[in-house]
Amino acid sequence: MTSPRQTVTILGSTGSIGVNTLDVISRHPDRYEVFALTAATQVEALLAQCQAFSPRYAVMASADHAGQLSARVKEMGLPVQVLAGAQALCDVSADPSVQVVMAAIVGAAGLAPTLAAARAGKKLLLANKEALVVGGGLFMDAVRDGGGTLLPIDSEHSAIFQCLPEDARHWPSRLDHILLTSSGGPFRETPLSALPGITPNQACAHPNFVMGRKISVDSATMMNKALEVIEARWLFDLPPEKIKVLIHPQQIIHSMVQFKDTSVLAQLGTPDMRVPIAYGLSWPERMESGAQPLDFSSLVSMTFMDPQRERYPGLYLSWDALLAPEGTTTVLNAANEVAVAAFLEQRLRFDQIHAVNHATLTAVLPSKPHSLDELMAIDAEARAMAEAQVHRLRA
Ligand SMILES: NC(=O)C1=CN([C@@H]2O[C@H](COP(=O)(O)OP(=O)(O)OC[C@H]3O[C@@H](n4cnc5c(N)ncnc54)[C@H](OP(=O)(O)O)[C@@H]3O)[C@@H](O)[C@H]2O)C=CC1
Ligand SMILES: CC(=O)[C@@H](O)[C@H](O)COP(=O)(O)O
Ligand SMILES: [Mn+2]
Repeated sequence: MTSPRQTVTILGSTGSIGVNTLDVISRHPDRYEVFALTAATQVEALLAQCQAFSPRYAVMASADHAGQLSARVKEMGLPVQVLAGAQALCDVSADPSVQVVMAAIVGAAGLAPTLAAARAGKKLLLANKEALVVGGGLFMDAVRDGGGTLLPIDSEHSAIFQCLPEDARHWPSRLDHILLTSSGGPFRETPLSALPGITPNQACAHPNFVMGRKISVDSATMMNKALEVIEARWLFDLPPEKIKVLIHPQQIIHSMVQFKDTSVLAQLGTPDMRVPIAYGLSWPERMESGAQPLDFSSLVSMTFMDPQRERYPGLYLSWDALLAPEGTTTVLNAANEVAVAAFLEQRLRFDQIHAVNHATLTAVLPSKPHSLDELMAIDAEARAMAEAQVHRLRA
């Protein structure tokens, strides 16, 4: 007897992770069927995905975009129900018919539907690192109480997960520390004096991955790695001092674990997000991802270096924020989202992203949040302060 296919909701299906997820799913039509797809602005892209994957639901973040999609769906005679808004995103994440949720909305906007999936006990594939940076302990409580499975999709965290013993109870006694690797971004060798003149398109030209614009800017400042340090703290229940960062420009090693006897395990592969996505979907099994295998004989070199504080000051905010009361990582994430948006809109210089983040962390000093409402209040206060900092720097 063949087993029934797993039903999947993809939050953020029109983005880089969403498109890669659908690519992997299209290779395994016998194993997965799409239950719901969601997007914010790209109506035609979501329409094309509905045609190709026949989901039961398509959700747009706003009523206006949902209206446009609805009209196009009717024109094409597609049997998909179009929904709109924040509650609909949560509904298609928690629906009893859904088994797997890929959380691939960018930013804190993804927190509520990702939490809904966690609370409903889904197999939750987490790409949206900001949701965990914002939610922290409350997010992990929701995963535990929901009784589902949380699997990392971020390439570094998938690598670490693959290197750790399968039984998480053995992690604390065996592990010494983890090493998150980073490309160092497109400005690894750019003179520091040139950083104020960096344009959004230059910042979004990541050396190894084609990604959304927000994460691409984060990679250029290494704030992406700062968020990943915080993400690792929660995913692997590690104290901040056991999380280290190393620049590895080729991104062949996706991260490493050093054990108590100094032995190091690393996960390697070509830089292609379809590998961690396929692993998350098929875990604990393995299946074809579509990625090219590594060709060791043509690998020229693998190099490593420490990240320099003067080039990447934002990276070091992560450890500071983790040592402060828990809502501090919510403040850092909110400030960074505001600063990156301002940079992409050319209202802030590249080198001023750090200034906004640092000033916001200094001004907003939260105490540990005990509910989602308290978290959202911290997020709102930090966003207002960060916007004020953007205005101050422009003046
Ligand atoms: N790209 C990558 O390789 C990696 C990404 N990640 C993480 O995965 C997440 C997604 O990244 P990526 O795919 O690059 O981002 P993209 O910007 O490419 O895609 C974001 C997706 O979220 C949707 N979206 C944006 N804003 C909202 C909103 N307010 N409400 C609902 N939906 C929204 C977008 O819709 P629309 O396009 O229709 O506007 C799009 O589908 C991020 O958290 C990132 O850090 C982690 C590791 C690697
Ligand atoms: C593919 C992925 O997981 C990204 O987070 C990627 O690692 C970005 O690379 P850097 O942030 O190290 O440049
Ligand atoms: Mn990553």
